[in-house]
Amino acid sequence: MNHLQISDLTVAYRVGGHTVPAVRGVDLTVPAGGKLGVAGESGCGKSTVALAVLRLLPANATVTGRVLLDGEDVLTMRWGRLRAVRWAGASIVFQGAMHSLNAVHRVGDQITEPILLHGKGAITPAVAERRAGDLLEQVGLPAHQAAAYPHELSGGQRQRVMIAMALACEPRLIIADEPTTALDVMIQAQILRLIDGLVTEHGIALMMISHDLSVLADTCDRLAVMYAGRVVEEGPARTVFATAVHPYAAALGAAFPTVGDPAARRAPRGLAGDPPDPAQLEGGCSFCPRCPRAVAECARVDPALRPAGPDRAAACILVPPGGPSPRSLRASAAEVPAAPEGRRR
Ligand SMILES: Nc1ncnc2c1ncn2[C@@H]1O[C@H](COP(=O)(O)OP(=O)(O)OP(=O)(O)O)[C@@H](O)[C@H]1O
Repeated sequence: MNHLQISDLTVAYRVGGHTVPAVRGVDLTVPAGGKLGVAGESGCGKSTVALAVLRLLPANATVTGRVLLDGEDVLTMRWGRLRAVRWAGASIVFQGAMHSLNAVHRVGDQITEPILLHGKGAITPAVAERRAGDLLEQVGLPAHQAAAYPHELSGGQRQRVMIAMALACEPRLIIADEPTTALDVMIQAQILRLIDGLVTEHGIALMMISHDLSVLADTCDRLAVMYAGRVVEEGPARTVFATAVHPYAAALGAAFPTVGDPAARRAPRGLAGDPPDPAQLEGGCSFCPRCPRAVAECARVDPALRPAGPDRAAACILVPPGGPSPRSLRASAAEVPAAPEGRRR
């Protein structure tokens, strides 16, 4: 059964007299215990999708579509139910834990609070405190650090506390939105391994958001690549990373060093140009102005996501329905244009 099923999700923000179409008809699925990576450059709508899943969007957002969590539509459920679902159905780990933790409360109290409010069964304060200690140990912190205030912890330790909070009510889905952005490289790897290990151990479904395709390919089973508010390619994570069929997904993959097979190693290459301003989208494929393979028709046709092989989908008129041949995939990998100096991501 699918734990999360997002269908035709559209989110537009009102800014002044304008509308910013941040997410445009997105379909995504995370099966129970599955791991979906959502990738794309800054501004493509990844966080907006995450916030929509828990109905945490700001007041200037208008949402349409369906977000089913265990078959219940989050977008239409009553507030009382939504509060319970936000902890026990799905919880979220944001980037930058310092902004998400309350500076004036001890971290232990911040973990026990949701356990007392939404935990399963009859929970006394003593039980909640013990559970908070257990959770801190699960994320690699000593239980006595429950007494610490956020400013007494390092960035990595604070992010571990956020993960403990996300686990507090035994959710069936964790959304990790760029969970390592503010951390140094060594700590990033530890936190990613921690999240991966915990969701695997507890059978929790994961939706991990990152601009880094290589991290997602390492952690997730499936990968969705977004561009200008749309999913442009979706499929098995390692396949999409290694041999993307959509020119944008291929370019994004080429912007990172390859992992694994030394024979397949290549130097990372940047992608020229910038994503479009969502408020200024024109007709045709939104990647067309940056696409090395664009033909005249691309400026006119805005392609829908369609099958591109047995287990993947892509939104590009140049991708045949059965998927491209291995030969054309190799050729297209060589086409990714280098970004001019100073514009590398
Ligand atoms: N509260 C808001 N009001 C108006 N526009 C917004 C708001 N939040 C996001 N946007 C716009 O919506 C679009 C998508 O933003 P979003 O944050 O979802 O992208 P993202 O892919 O998560 O980017 P990043 O990786 O930088 O977080 C962007 O154009 C952004 O400027």
